[in-house]
Amino acid sequence: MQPKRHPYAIWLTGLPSSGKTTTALALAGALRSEGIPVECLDGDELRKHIGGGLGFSRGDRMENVRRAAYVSGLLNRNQVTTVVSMITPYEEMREFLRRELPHYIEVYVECPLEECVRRDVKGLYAKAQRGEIPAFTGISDVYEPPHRPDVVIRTDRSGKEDNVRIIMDYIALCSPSV
Ligand SMILES: Nc1ncnc2c1ncn2[C@@H]1O[C@H](COP(=O)(O)OS(=O)(=O)O)[C@@H](OP(=O)(O)O)[C@H]1O
Ligand SMILES: Nc1ncnc2c1ncn2[C@@H]1O[C@H](COP(=O)(O)OP(=O)(O)O)[C@@H](O)[C@H]1O
Repeated sequence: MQPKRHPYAIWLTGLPSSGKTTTALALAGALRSEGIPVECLDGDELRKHIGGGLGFSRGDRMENVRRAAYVSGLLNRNQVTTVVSMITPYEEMREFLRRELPHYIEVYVECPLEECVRRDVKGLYAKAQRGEIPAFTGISDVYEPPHRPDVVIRTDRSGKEDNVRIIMDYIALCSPSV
């Protein structure tokens, strides 16, 4: 019999272009291949569908994360593990998540700002540096590094598959065997 696992909320936090989405998709694939029901909740997608009226002020980001936590909680309650990829830039948000979500796993997707700027997947760092996007995380808005992440991955130093393995190993450690 397979060991019983909790439905986790695996929350990937990090700078834009740090590798949250890339890692989340690979992680979800690895979880599915072990027969674990999983949904990905990505910041961009959530903003498109349930982010009505929200921008990038501190209050709006807090509300954005609160909405994502609500959706994650509904899924978790129904035995679906969630892999959430959102910048989640403030420690206050992450403290909220730890209180709110029973099986919250915080993954710090760490990558030096210079490397994120070099990657600039959506061209937004360049725009922010030209002053065309106000309050852009890493340039004109703060990213507070997590105080007590459960897992840290370095996407400039290790590849996607190795990082997925690190996270999977942590989940296996947390999972009670029955
Ligand atoms: N001002 C500003 N600051 C930061 N990010 C910005 C901004 N404007 C647009 N974007 C793009 O929005 C994407 C989703 O952000 P999130 O919802 O994850 O942000 S937050 O958690 O609410 O802070 C985020 O996606 P990722 O690059 O995948 O992190 C950004 O590309
Ligand atoms: N080890 C790695 N893990 C994740 N992404 C990586 C890695 N090495 C290079 N990359 C690249 O970095 C970029 C990260 O983009 P993305 O996953 O969209 O970041 P975010 O969701 O944090 O904005 C992608 O182009 C990806 O191919």
